[in-house]
Amino acid sequence: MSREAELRADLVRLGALLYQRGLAHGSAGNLSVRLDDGSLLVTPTNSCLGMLRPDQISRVSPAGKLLDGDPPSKEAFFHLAVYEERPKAGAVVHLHSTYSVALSCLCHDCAEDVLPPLTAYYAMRVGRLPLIDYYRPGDRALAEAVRAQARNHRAMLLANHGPIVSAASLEQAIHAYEELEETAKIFFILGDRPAAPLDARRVAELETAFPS
Ligand SMILES: O=C(CO)COP(=O)(O)O
Ligand SMILES: [Zn+2]
Repeated sequence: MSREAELRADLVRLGALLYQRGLAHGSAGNLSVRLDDGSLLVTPTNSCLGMLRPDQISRVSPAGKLLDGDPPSKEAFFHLAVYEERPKAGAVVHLHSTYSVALSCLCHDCAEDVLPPLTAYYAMRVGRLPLIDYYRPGDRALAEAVRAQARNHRAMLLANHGPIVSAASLEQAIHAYEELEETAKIFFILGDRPAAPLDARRVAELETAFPS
């Protein structure tokens, strides 16, 4: 099987897994992977991640032009912006999972980082989580706002919308996404009780022991 055929199969298999686990619903969310020639495989617009077909998946050029497959996600431009800013990124995951979206609807005092490092795995897989102002889905201005944060962050949260997470591979991006969703859930379970997130020294120790 070619590398591209393998990646198409991964998008179908892992999209179905996200849907079955309740992390994706309806036709919300989109996934992409970067091919060796710089083009992207991205899920088609208005598609259900639980019911993708390999031949339907869109392939777009680095400039965002459809090369083959169905019309791409309306968010293909923010996927492209993440890849442009993060040369080591091989996959981008954007979903509307419940706890992360709930977090994106709260008022936040400091938009630079909206979820504390409650656990080591959150700090290792996600790190800081900046909040990006609300934009209409598909707005090209959203892609530029994403670009500005992607330079220094592998994950970010779109206000009143949901997270974007990138990593070297699709599996790694999904692992990081799940860590974010579970940590958001823990954040709401803790509620108003005083929590003790990891301090800066412990986070720095993790960054040294497990560089991303
Ligand atoms: O999550 C989405 C918009 O933000 C879904 O859009 P698409 O169906 O165009 O991928
Ligand atoms: Zn979305």
